[in-house]
Amino acid sequence: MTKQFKTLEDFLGTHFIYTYENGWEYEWYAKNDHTVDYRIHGGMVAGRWVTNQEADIVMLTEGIYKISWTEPTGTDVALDFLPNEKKIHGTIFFPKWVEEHPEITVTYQNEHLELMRESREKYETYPKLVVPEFANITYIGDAGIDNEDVISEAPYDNLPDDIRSGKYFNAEYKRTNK
Ligand SMILES: C=Cc1ccc(O)cc1
Repeated sequence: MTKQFKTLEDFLGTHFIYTYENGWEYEWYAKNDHTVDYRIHGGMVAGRWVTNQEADIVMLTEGIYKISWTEPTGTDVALDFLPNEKKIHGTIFFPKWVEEHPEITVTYQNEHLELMRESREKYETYPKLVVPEFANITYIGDAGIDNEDVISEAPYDNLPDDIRSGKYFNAEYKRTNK
C-alpha cells in the first residue's frame, strides 16, 4: 500500500503490522476514532489479543498520529505513528506484576477482564517496566471502520505472513478462512 497519510480520516480504519527494534512483533488496528484492537505475535506477552480497547487517537500534525490508552491490567501505552515513513515509536509502561506474571495476560483479554482487575490488585504495581522502542511497519491495510474481521482470532505462528502475502483477507477485507 503506497497510500499517503494526511488527515485523521486517512488513519482511522487502518490495520498495521510492525516489529519493534527489540524484536517484538505487534499487529494493531485503528478500529474507529476512540477504539483499537491488537494482537501480539512476538515479545514478552506474545499470544495476547484484545478488541475494543478505548483509546485517545489524535493527529499531531499532517500524517503523524498519537494514540494513548490505559488497560485493565494497569499497563499504559503511548504510540506515535509515522505511517508515511513506515515508522512507529511506542512506549509501554508495564506494572511490575505483568513483568513477573506475563502468562496471566497472554489470552483473549476480553473474556478475562475480571482476572485482569483481580491480578492488578493482588500483585505489585511498582517499579514499572518502561519499554520505549522504535518499530518498522511491515504491513499497512485499509480495513475500514469497525471491521470485526481484522482482529478476530487468536494469534498463530504464520499469521503475520498470511496477512502480508495477501491470503488472509479477501477484497472486502473479510477473513478468507472463516
Ligand atoms: C500493550 C499493548 C500494546 C499494543 C500495541 C503496541 O504497539 C504496544 C503495546
